[in-house]
Amino acid sequence: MWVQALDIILEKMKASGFDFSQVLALSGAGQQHGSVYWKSGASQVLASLSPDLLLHEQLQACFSISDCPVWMDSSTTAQCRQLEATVGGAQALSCLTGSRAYERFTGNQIAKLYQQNPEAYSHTERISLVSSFAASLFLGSHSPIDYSDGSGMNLLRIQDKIWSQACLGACAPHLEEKLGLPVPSCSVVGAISSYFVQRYGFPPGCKVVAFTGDNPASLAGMRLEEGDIAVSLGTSDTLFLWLQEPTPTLEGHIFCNPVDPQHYMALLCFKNGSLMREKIRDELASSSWSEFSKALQSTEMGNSGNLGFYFDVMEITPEIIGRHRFSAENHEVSAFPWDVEIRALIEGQFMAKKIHAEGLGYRVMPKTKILATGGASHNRDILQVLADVFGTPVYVTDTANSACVGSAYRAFHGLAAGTDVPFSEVVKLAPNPRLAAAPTPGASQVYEALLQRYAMLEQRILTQTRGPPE
Ligand SMILES: Nc1ncnc2c1ncn2[C@@H]1O[C@H](COP(=O)(O)OP(=O)(O)O)[C@@H](O)[C@H]1O
Ligand SMILES: O=C(CO)[C@@H](O)[C@H](O)COP(=O)(O)O
Repeated sequence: MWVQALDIILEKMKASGFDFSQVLALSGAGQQHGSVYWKSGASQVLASLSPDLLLHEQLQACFSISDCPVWMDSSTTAQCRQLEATVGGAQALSCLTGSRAYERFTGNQIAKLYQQNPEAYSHTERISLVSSFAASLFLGSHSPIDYSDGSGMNLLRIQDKIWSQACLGACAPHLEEKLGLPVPSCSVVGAISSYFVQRYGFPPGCKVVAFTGDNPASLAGMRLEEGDIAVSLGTSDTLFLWLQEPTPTLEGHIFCNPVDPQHYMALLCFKNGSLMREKIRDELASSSWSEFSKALQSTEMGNSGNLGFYFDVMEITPEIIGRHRFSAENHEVSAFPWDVEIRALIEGQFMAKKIHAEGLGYRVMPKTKILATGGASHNRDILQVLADVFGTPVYVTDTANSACVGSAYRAFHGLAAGTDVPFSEVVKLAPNPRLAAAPTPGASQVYEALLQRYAMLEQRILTQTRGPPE
């Protein structure tokens, strides 16, 4: 499906008259953590593709499993506990790799594949992330994994940027040779393969800059500066920050920074993002975003004290499942009027982001701005709630698809000079973000008390579901 998607995009571009000969460098991004298993012999096929055929027609037989694990998979709890036990516990693993063991992280997914399908694993010559997989198609050979997306695997030592032998050994045998050596995110990994030169007319010297994860690419696309917060409202909701010094904890992730090899980024991922908003929209707002917005416009900031938690699938941050609604008196109630429900959903999602970002040590400063991106950042009423809950102005860029823009900037950076010229210098003429929502006067007072209640109720639900903290 992914290979065919690339075929379709390139064929459409060709049909529209796009001049591929002008492309001097390219890069790209893929959803983080997902993995692709190349079968033995795939590299020969990749290196000898016929320009007369589409990629998916030639690569059908190149994969040792046909369904790639993606970031939404949460079936690897047993492998997570094994990995943590091997390296001395969850905090030790976090100090080493930037995160405690998470089910979607690729090392744990690989461990599960090895345990459940050792034959497929042994027939695998190379394991790619979604990002390095896409880069491999353009290169006509296996592309290395970049440090930033590689940090989402529970395998990379984020300080010295090499695979952890202890983690590799805990996941599966011969794993290092199947992963290849990781590279700095701004590396040029090679020139485009002759397939693309002959079929589409790319110039033969067109450089392929290492592909990275969608969130790291978004950080590049938004030209995030230290002190800013990026909030991505895509399929998942994520919140990320630029960091100089990593302080890995038991919640959230530290990744190597995709544009500055000395620095890092912190990330929180919320699984019940747009899909949860869509579900409530379909149930209560006639499947219409404009009806959904009417509910946000007709209800007051703070929702008269009503608070809600909406996690139809097991949430990542924190580990809660189910819908939980509370009245202003903290009594659990079974339903809210439709418009109160919609506000409770959006306010709850943003209060969780603020509380958990503060748990990572983040503090909103007077100069702080939020940069919003992803599909739901088109919705001004949702962004208004974001500005009010954080007490911070929210900015957007001209395209909500910042991962895509970030990939273009990264290609430009690779073309310009790789690591010698700072990324900020290369993109300094890019358009500045625009103000989309400013906090409503009085918002901070309304949310100060509510945030404390939200945190207290979140703890209450956690205690009810998994017992008191140890
Ligand atoms: N006007 C809107 N209001 C709220 N959400 C929206 C709106 N338009 C699109 N979306 C949401 O954006 C999501 C897709 O975001 P996108 O950034 O493209 O996803 P991904 O992170 O998977 O690349 C959809 O699931 C949809 O619910
Ligand atoms: O798991 C994470 C981040 O850790 C997700 O953010 C994935 O990177 C994919 O997200 P979407 O683009 O599908 O929202």
